[in-house]
Amino acid sequence: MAQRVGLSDGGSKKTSRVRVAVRLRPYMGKEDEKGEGSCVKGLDSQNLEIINWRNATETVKYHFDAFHGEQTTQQEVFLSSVKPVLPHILNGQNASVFAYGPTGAGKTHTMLGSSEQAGVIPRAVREVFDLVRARDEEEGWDYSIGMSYLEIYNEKVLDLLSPNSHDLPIREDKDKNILIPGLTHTTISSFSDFDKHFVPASLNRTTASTKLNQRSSRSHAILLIKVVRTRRALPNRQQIGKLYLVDLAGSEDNRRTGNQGIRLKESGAINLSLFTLSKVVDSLNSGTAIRVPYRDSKLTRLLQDSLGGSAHSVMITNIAPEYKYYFDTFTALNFAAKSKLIVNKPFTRETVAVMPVKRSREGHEAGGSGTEPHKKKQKEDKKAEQDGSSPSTHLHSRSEPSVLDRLIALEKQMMSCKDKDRISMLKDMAQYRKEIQDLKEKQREFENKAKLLNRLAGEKSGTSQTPNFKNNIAPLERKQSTATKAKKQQAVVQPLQGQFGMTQQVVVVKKQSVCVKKKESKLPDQVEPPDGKENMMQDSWESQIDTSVLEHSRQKILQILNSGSLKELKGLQQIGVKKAKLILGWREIHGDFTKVEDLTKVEGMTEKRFSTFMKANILSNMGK
Ligand SMILES: Nc1ncnc2c1ncn2[C@@H]1O[C@H](COP(=O)(O)OP(=O)(O)OP(=O)(O)O)[C@@H](O)[C@H]1O
Repeated sequence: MAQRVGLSDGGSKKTSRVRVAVRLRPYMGKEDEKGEGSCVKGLDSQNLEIINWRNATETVKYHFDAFHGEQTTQQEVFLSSVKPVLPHILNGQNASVFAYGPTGAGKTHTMLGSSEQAGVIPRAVREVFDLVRARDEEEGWDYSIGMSYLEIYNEKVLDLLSPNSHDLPIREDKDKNILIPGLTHTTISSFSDFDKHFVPASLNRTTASTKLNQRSSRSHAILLIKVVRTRRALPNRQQIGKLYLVDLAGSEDNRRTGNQGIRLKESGAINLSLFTLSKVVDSLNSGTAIRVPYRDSKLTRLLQDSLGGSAHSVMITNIAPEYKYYFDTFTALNFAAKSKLIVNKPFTRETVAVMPVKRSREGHEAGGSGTEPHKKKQKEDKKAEQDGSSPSTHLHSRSEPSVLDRLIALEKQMMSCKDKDRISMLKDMAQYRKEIQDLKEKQREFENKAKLLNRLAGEKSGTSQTPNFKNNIAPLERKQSTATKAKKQQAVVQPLQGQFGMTQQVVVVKKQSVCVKKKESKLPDQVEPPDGKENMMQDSWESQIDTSVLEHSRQKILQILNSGSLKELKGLQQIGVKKAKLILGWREIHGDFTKVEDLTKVEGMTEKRFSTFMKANILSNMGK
């Protein structure tokens, strides 16, 4: 029976982490319609810088294991980033090389290349054959090399060597080896033998044209090269080393790809799995996660034994220099910077064959689908899905922010966190969550008080729906105006989109409902604006609202400014996607806003805009 053993030979107890290389694609004029030039610059063989999106006079610098600039050749990328991990697979260990990055940034070029510029895949396979040939005959081991090739398309595992196959299951044996029952596994005897199978299979990969890339990969392509070495002397000890060569589909922003229909659906699946990959990396990096969410996507499930586990992993992050890729590049770099922290613990997989080993030229991945343990596993998977413990049920929840939003949120965390600060960051987060919880409690208290006051006021005046304004007079009634000028200023204030967790029915409040009309205001506590300026108007309308309600609203806005995701920020009145991103950027650099007025420090947020923003949001909040 197969058994998992610790490092016995061919390895040491030291841990190995994911090596992260970044490769910058050459600048392409046709990708830069506005002629803006490049926004990324290599500094040396490990460092690069990118223009800061918030302030173009600043740059953000990144340090990686390797940086491959625009002039780097395919051979140089292979020698520096890939070749060093390959010997491990001859010793029964796993290795993986995967290309990550935005659509059109050069992943396929890096992994596959062209006939003139062969990429990592052909070079690595050739090298594996060379390594096996170079092994000393006297060593006493026989080697056999086999290949499988699959793609994950729309969360389906499809066999590229047998294109008519259907979605294949992913299983894990008791030794934590990932298996795909039914996947074609072909023994290959030479590089040309490999080529014979690989080239036609590559044509089966799903690609399509998007706005960003004429021939965009719509799936994650995973080539598995398996090296089995068998001891000649009885009892025929056997070690299996696996090499995964992965060309990931591009991370993409559908607003730019112009994806619709089927492309949009594909894109959803791509982004979901890349997002899960990011979560897995995040979880591994934190070092405290009880459960790494490998099962949340097929991609991470498959890469399970090459990420954070036993494998020697290399991630090549491909980026493009043109401005139109800026945010994708920024996100990819932050993801890559995070991945550098993963620590893998290599071990040698070894099996002892009870019977002399038979080797076939063509076969299937071990672990057929009908065996008892697999049935049991299937049941467990099903149960997890039913009782909601399956992560996939969470991922499809409609209340989840979009993938892009969450990536940006993750970025933000990583940007503000150095390795050594990770634990304290986690503590801060726990504390932070508690504070949010306390605020929510307070909010509920306020709501109850407000309801009570309104009910009392209603009992006195005969109405019951009056909001909690000073003097208990509904502004809707006292501020109604027919003046032309006032009408011009009228704006529909949309209620916040669930930002404050209110459960009451949402109502639309018209600005004029509570807007103070200069001349008509007769209330004693109302400050009349001397010249009608916006900021003076602000004082005036604010003065009509109960200070506790006002303060409560301001706190809520502050809370969203400090902890809201992109989507939540966009839910604020007067905040579009651009402004929301600027707020996120400000937070990344300066930390929390100490008071709502700090918002004026964000680019483009003038005093006047801030005033309008506050009014709209406070009124909207009250309208709920
Ligand atoms: N280092 C490079 N040198 C020269 N050309 C490159 C380089 N990297 C990428 N290219 C070219 O850029 C274009 C896009 O590259 P590629 O198709 O590899 O991107 P991709 O990241 O795989 O995109 P997708 O995710 O959409 O599949 C191709 O025409 C490719 O030949």
